[in-house]
Amino acid sequence: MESETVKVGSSLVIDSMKEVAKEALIKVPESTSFMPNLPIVDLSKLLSEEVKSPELEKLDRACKEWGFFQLINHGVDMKLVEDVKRGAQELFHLPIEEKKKLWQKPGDMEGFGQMLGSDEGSSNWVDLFYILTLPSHLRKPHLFHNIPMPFRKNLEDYCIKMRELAMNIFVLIGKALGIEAWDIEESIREGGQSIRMNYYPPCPQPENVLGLNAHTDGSALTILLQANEVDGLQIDKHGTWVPVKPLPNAFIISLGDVLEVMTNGMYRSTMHRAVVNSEKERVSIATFYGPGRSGNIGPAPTLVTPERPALFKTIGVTDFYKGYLSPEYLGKPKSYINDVLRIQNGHIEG
Ligand SMILES: O=C(O)CCC(=O)C(=O)O
Ligand SMILES: [Fe+2]
Repeated sequence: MESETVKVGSSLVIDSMKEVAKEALIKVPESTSFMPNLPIVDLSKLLSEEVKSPELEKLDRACKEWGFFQLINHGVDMKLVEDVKRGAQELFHLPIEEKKKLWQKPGDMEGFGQMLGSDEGSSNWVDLFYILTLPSHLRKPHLFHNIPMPFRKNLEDYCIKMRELAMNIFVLIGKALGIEAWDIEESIREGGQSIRMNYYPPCPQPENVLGLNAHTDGSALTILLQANEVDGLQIDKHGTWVPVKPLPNAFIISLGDVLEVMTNGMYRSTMHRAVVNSEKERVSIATFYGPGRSGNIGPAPTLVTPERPALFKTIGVTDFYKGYLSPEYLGKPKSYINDVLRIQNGHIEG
């Protein structure tokens, strides 16, 4: 049972013709000139403002309308970020003998490998390196210790910074929702963090494949970092794939399915995907945050009121991921939270 919280990241991109067909209904824009832009939220402003402020309203709107935003002035040392970006790129170019030391073991999702389910004919055009990073006692020594220095050290520092950043965002999300005691903060502090580095090789026919199929993240929160200059992330905005142009020095924040449940549907996870490039490789780094294994996932009690009854059932974290990752729901965005956890008679539309 030890890896329940670690699976958050790699579970969601499994091919399924049903989903491919659904995805085909989302338009690809012919021109991006009239595209709405992903909201930009300034963390330094949020942290310096006392009460309900314009920036906090921006965060609230971004969470409600997009489930995604770019975060600027986040305070994370850019030298560290650059080192991590470079380290991730180099990791995928290690000699094969070195890579083998970091290979996935049978039945395990950690290490270098393919997306779960890809042996069943997935079209995901991506190699990944997936690793549980926190809590540190659950790290796999054979993986961590074989990450070359100085990347290992940088990654270690990065994990801590990402936890700090995630905690700040959770507190601010609580503030944006107007609740005093943000009950999820505690469970998240003890939570599970995992990192997935995605390597998308150049693809001669980029229109025929996807780097990552449309999915929502199974985390509470994901902090995304584009590691080189090549774009490819697209977000589903009311049926249109909106391409994301990351600002320099920004993180892209994605709200996951767990947060949708915890906020009682006030905020939502959003489908996204990654497209590939015909000439250039692309590397991205996703840091996933989920609750600790011993806790529960359910609507925060302060967000359940007579006017807004619980939209979702509460369930233990271990059971959540067991269900979430079962073949029935895997690769079908939001199907687990909607088909299993959603309370059918709640009178508020989800
Ligand atoms: O490569 C990207 O930009 C998206 C990655 C992603 O969505 C994920 O790893 O869950
Ligand atoms: Fe994702």
